[in-house]
Amino acid sequence: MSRTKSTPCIIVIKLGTSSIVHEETHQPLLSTLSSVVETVVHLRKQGHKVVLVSSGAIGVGLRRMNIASRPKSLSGTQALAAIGQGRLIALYDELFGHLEQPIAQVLLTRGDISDRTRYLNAVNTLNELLSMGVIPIVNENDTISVSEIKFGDNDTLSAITSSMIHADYLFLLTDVDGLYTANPRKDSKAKQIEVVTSISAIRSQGKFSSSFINDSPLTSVLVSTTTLGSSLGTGGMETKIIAAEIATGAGVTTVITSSKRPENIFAILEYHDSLKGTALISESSDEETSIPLTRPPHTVFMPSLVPMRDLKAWTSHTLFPAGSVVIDSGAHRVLSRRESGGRLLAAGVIGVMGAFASGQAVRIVILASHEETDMLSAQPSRPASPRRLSPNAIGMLSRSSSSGNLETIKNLNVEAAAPQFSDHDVIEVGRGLAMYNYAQISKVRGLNSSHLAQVLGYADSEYVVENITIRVPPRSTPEK
Ligand SMILES: N[C@@H](CCC(=O)OP(=O)(O)O)C(=O)O
Repeated sequence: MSRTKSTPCIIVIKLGTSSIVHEETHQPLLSTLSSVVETVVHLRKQGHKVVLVSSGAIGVGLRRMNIASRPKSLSGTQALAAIGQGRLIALYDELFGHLEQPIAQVLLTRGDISDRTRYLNAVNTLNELLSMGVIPIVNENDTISVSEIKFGDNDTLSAITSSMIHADYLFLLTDVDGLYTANPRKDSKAKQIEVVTSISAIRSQGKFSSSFINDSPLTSVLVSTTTLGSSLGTGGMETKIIAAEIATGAGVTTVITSSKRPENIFAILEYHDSLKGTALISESSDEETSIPLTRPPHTVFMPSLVPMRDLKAWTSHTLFPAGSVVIDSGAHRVLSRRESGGRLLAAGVIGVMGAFASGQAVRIVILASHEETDMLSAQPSRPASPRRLSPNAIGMLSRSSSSGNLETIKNLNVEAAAPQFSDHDVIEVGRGLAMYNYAQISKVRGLNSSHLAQVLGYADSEYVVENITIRVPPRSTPEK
């Protein structure tokens, strides 16, 4: 096992179901788990702080009850997760115990951390565990998770966890060693994508277009998202890319690599340290070594140079949006500039959708003609493409972190939307925190902020929505 030393940092490692239990027998994959445990303990010894996000509760529960496949019912799945989670954590405790490494179980739902105080409590607990030298093992609290409060998949949970603790790295360990141009199991010409510098992706029929640098010029390629996903887990390559989008947006370098060789994490850290020009110290000697090294197989997603502030990241990825605020194209342009501070004036509001209270998260949406929607979808620099949703799917959007969701306006209750927009699409372009409730914002839409106090009887803020993150910029505005 290569164990050269890299700069101490905070690392989140996510292990999916397919790396924890056998897909058919559901027996625990002990050799993989042991290697992961050994790797984590050695990382700790090198001075890194490590959080493990582990799936597997349902898989272990299936094995315990001798049930062949994941039940269809929610309560059946929740019961199996309750059975499996205890055994899973007991197994980790046993394996880590042999190396005298204390662990802690942290079970979260989106509902838990959508309250700011509880979110900060979870952050404090994780940080306290890390400073005590403990390995927190995080999973979704499946037993009480229903769709409204679910992360949905542990890729997303691991990205949110890494954003919560301001991790340096998120490692998504899985059954392939990176992102490929095609399914490497089916296509011998499939090439690994080494570096993703911007997740400006167009999802269509299982393909993902991404701008990336593979040593040289910026190129655009089609990337296969169909290489992953087991019958037990809920994730796949798409959820990994969504997770990478969340984590890199929060400043976390995100890596996809194989769970069969977790020890590659040492070489990957060392490799990226060397690119940053950090001196490396070999474990066996005190001599400084120069540039490595062969590149271990992995795909790295480079972090945003301007990471989202904690409050913005929390608003954008953790909260369940209670409704939507429809803005005009001028406001969309202004909000896409960093100088806007992510604050929306009433003058830029066309209308509201759904009922929300002040302090709740809202979607920021624009209205676009079908033609404009198509152009926006084809925009190469935008972070995610609009997706058409079923009429009632709008309430489910927070399960996915991807913005750019799309709906035909006639299917929605768009209060205050003018009739000329009746054949327009509604596109989610960002999220923010409402400063007033839906009725108040509807009343002051289009007004100058100096009128707020007069119309509402008070004006706590001159802005109607704050902490806005725009993830789909207008077509002609270059990304900043
Ligand atoms: N929380 C669930 C796993 C959900 C999940 O995302 O699984 P996976 O796609 O294998 O990472 C469990 O422990 O079984």
